[in-house]
Amino acid sequence: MTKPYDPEGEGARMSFDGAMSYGDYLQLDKVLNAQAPISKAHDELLFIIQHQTSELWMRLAVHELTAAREALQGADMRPAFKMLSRVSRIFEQLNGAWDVLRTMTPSDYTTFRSSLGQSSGFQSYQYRQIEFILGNRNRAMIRPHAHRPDLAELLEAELDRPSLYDVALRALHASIPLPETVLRRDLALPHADDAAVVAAWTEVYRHPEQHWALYELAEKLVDLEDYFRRWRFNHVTTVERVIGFKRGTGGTGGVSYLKRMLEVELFPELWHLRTGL
Ligand code: HEM
Ligand SMILES: N[C@@H](CC(=O)c1ccccc1NC=O)C(=O)O
Repeated sequence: MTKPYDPEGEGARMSFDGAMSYGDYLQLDKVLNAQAPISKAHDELLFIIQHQTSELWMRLAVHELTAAREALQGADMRPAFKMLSRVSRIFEQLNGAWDVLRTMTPSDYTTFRSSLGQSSGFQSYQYRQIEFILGNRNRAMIRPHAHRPDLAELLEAELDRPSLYDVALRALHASIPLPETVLRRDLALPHADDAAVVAAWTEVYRHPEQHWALYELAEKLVDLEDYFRRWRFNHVTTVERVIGFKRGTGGTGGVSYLKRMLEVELFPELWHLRTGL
């Protein structure tokens, strides 16, 4: 008989009296005590954890997107590419997570849906912040946060800043001049599709070797929007599977609202240029 493995013999620390442990560093008491199902339904814990983990990944996405936007304003765009790639991977992670939630049937969900009251993902301020950073801006979406002035202000502040795409267009302008109307748009509104911007991106895609950094930036953005679209599609499909065409707890039409959001184009010219190449 071999002796059972003794971690202490190898030097593993066993006493954490007064020293920072794994759980201390990660504040696991707070994180793992933040799941409080309000019904007796078996699946409510899945529902809570699915949303809490999504919010954690969204927190990282906001962090990366904010830093990427700043990096794109500097002389060297390359550090931003790494951050944008990471955000795409975060969305891939969120997309994979739907497979777990899909194990919840309509029969399971109806056992606790009424406990949710009028709460809904529609009121996720981090999701709205991501949409605003990316450029899908609509001041009306701040209204559900009026009862939390700190969050309403955070979102309002985002509408005063250029979006990630605005910053990308300014970088494009440094090589291929764009109209003033594009560069001086009302930041609180979504960017409107513009023929001169399509022409400028077309130039980049026709001569990638001359505009390599812009070409790479464009593809990073397309990648990000691609993954984001998949998130929207997975969401609406899961919703239809679980609640059919019922109205949402947030008060929208439910699937009809989410289908409308599938039409959003974050970086329209990057998609439109492809037809003309
Ligand atoms: C069974 C699972 C789910 C159902 C039935 C569901 C249902 C809905 C519905 C009906 C809406 C429209 C707003 C309303 O409530 O009226 C909505 C919006 C939303 N949900 Fe979910 N959802 C589910 C899971 C999730 C998950 C896992 C997340 C991840 C955080 C999420 C995040 C969101 C967000 C961010 C919105 C706002 C979308 C937008 O404004 O474009 N949902 N959901
Ligand atoms: N809107 C969902 C409820 C819902 O999914 C939800 C409720 C509370 C917290 C997050 C949620 N997730 C996404 O909307 C519904 O209508 O059933």
